[in-house]
Amino acid sequence: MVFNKENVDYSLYLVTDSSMLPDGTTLYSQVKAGLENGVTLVQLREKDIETKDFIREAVEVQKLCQSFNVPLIINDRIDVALAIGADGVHVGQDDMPIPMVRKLVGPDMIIGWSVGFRHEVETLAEWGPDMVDYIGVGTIFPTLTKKNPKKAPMGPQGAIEVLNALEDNKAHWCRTVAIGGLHPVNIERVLYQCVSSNGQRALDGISVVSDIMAAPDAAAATKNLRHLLDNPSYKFVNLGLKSETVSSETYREVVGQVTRNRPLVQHMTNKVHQNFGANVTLAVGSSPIMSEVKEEVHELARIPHAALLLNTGSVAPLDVLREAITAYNKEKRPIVFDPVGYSATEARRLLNDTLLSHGQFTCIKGNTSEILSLAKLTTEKMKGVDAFTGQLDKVMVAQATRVVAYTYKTVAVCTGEYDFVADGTFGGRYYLSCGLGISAKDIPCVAIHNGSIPIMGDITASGCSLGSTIACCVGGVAPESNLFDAVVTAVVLYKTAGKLASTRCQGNGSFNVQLLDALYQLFHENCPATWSTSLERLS
Ligand SMILES: Nc1ncnc2c1ncn2[C@@H]1O[C@H](COP(=O)(O)OP(=O)(O)OP(=O)(O)O)[C@@H](O)[C@H]1O
Ligand SMILES: Cc1ncsc1CCO
Ligand SMILES: [Mg+2]
Repeated sequence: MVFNKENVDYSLYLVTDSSMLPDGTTLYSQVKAGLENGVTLVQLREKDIETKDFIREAVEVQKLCQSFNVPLIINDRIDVALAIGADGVHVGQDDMPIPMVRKLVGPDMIIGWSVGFRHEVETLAEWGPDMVDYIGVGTIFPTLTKKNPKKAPMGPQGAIEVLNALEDNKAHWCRTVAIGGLHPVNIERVLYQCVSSNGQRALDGISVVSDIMAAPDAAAATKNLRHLLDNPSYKFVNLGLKSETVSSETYREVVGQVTRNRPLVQHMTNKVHQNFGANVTLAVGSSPIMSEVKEEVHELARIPHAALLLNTGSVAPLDVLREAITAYNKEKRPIVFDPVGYSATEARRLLNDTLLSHGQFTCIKGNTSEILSLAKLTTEKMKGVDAFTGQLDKVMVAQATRVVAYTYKTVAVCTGEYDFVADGTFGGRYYLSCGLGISAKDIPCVAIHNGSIPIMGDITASGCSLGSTIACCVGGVAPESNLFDAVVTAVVLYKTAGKLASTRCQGNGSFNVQLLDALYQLFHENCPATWSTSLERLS
């Protein structure tokens, strides 16, 4: 055995599949191209093959791996691994129990295990450091290589749960590779999002099958994957430089850019909100388009300064919503996500979770019920789309906002008498293995307040329209601007407009009209009448 198990590089783990080789290539030639261009670990996986042929192939691949100083792992066949003296074995949940595998292969061989759930991590932790060396965390996304998947795809949030379980159970020895449906379009996002909540652990690597095995040019494909791992900065949208203080200068700058650039804000939103949202968008100097048409999302996303408001209050078909997320992520244009009624019903939770795992969001905005349940700080069901009505602890709501920002690596907004805005974007940086170092409770968060304005909660879709306003601001600012500043500006101006409107209205009918007028005034005159809205930086 040439390898010290502690020093294995898990960053780019190639799992073979000889059923998908393009014409003119062989398993050997594809693995070789991978090794020449940055694959750090190889797993031989052959499902329908005679033992004699498997051994012959394994010996050939083993020689190849040895010449690159890369460990070879054998899938499932412990006998084959022992027979050829492979560097490790990988087993699934339905294969031989791990303690028996360890007994057979001895202390030095690498053992990998497929893991998808917290309880499996707990078992592994109980066994201690001498059993499992690494886990394949998955399946992350749907994949064609698993014909009959037993588990639903877990998404990045499921992988975060597994990382959290490793931290909670102090399984520090155990390395992790994400597996399942990982491709260049989503790898950066997965690496960026998948950090344990304490900030101490990120994925150690990713595992790919088809991107190399089925590639007509496996060398170029591997180089491309290697590039994503070696340049860990996810430019999902322009993140800009963080300004040290958000001030009325910042607000004026953002408003000036929005009204000059007049962003097109595509709304996929509920029927209740559509008309008011379009008027709010116009009031803040932007152009609304209400469209739920799959065929045009890509074209719209390519328009300079386009932004998407995705509000799940009443919904377009799932495939339309997913295509929209794909389009705006591809064009690196911002998406504001409003998970309306997130915990009202199981169906809503599932729909929102499905969408949240499908892409990267610039901002996630919700009311107190939505944010507390997204942060898993309450299990109480929402009453429809209403905000939480009980007594709320400011510290807890701020923490929930931070957890949501951190988990989804986004700017999170929680509305109410106090609006909280937390920045979990980390400038798009990500790290393999070691995490970000800081946890959710340490990320920047501000509280925005202008006294109690209960009438703001007494008109329908006022939260949804804050979503429109945020989308206008993140869409309208120049590429070098900071998104957190743009979101904070939207929230501050919206609160200011609410305050002005509340002093000018006679009831919730005229409040609607006054809110539009006040927004119009603030954005068009860009000389805010009253900056009584306060912004407090939380420690
Ligand atoms: N008591 C309050 N005092 C001050 N501002 C409030 C108050 N309640 C709500 N707001 C403001 O009203 C807007 C909507 O917040 P709310 O939490 O009611 O959203 P929501 O429940 O998502 O609304 P909807 O679902 O009707 O669109 C936010 O801008 C928020 O700051
Ligand atoms: C009332 C209502 N129902 C679904 S969405 C919506 C708008 C406020 O969220
Ligand atoms: Mg809402």
